[in-house]
Amino acid sequence: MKKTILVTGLGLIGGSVALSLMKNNHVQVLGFDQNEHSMEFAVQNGIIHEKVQSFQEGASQADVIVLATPVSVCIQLLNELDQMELPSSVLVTDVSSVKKPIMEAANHLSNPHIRFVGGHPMAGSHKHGVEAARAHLFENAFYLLVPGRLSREQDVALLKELLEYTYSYMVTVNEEEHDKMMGVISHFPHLIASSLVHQARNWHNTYPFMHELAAGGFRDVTRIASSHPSMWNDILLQNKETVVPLLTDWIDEMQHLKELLEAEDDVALHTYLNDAKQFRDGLPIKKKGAIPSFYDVYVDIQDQPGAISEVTHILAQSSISIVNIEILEIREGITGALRLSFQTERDQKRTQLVLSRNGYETTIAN
Ligand SMILES: NC(=O)C1=CN([C@@H]2O[C@H](COP(=O)(O)OP(=O)(O)OC[C@H]3O[C@@H](n4cnc5c(N)ncnc54)[C@H](O)[C@@H]3O)[C@@H](O)[C@H]2O)C=CC1
Ligand SMILES: O=C(O)C(=O)Cc1ccc(O)cc1
Repeated sequence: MKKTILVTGLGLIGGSVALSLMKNNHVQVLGFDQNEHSMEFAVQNGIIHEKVQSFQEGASQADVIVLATPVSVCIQLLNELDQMELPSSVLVTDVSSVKKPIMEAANHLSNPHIRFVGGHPMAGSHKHGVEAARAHLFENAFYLLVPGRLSREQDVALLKELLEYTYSYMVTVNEEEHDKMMGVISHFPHLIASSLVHQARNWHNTYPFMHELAAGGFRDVTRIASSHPSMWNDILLQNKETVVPLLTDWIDEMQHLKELLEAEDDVALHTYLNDAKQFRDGLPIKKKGAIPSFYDVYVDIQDQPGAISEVTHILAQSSISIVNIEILEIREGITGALRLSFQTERDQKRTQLVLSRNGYETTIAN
């Protein structure tokens, strides 16, 4: 028999989960969002089968509910669900980037019909909203599942089965380790990226031209600062228990670095930089992870009309799909670099081959 699944919060993540659920012929996907336009878009674009007019209306029909709203709204919805008269047992999951407050709320529910397994698909984008939803968003990413007081083994198994078409790697963790790890590798770096942008902004009045120079490293290290501010506001506040001590450690570390520089301690500074490089180089960047890893190829091109379209044309002729394209540096009269990103190592290698056959110089770098 078909399972009815309600996705509440039809944004980037809810829309993408819904799209992957739609690949399963044995489910009926209902959608609810407070934004009527998002629901309409989702119906028109085959992201859900049907919309419902309220969370309650959808919940009363659902076998499974996916909560894909901001973290704080997710807690409110769990409490609303607790008050509802549900006709039968319902398995609830969420997609929130922070797990402790969600699991705390879920563990306190008293409605006997609710079962709950926390979830966190670890891929995203700086975009938000249903228009940015993609069925392949979670492919090869980790999808963390967090069982709690209201989870049974068969609930975890059912979720894994239903989420099969996300093509992600399902791993079970507890909420404590989840929030600590996410704090270190995702939430805290977001704060640092934003603070670096603020620092550059403060200097912008003094050196307006600096803005033009802020390519390469600065763009790479601050990319995540372009993500959705209200979502990150919510995440940082919900995981402040982890993030505040990390900030304290960071301030101490900056103080230590300041002292090294002031003392011109080049040995200690070199060791510091080298230790960071060793650890960074050892990260599994070509495997799955929170930050979607792509296979990049850098291509030298001349500054002339049509230079980019020639490269993309060559790749199109070889049926190679480009995931992302970025002009890293292009100045009048001299060569510039294009960064092309691919989904697979095979496409990366084929790109190097076909472009070098066409006289292009290419490099692969981490
Ligand atoms: N954006 C990302 O890269 C990732 C986000 N997440 C988590 O996914 C969740 C959603 O994030 P996004 O999809 O990026 O945000 P989004 O802004 O694209 O989507 C959120 C949706 O929730 C809806 N919504 C808000 N309040 C509602 C309510 N009371 N009832 C019904 N719908 C409501 C909004 O209208 C919007 O359509 C967040 O908890 C976030 O922590 C998890 C992994 C990655
Ligand atoms: O775009 C990036 O680099 C991300 O890190 C996306 C992301 C954002 C929030 C999450 O909870 C998980 C993944």
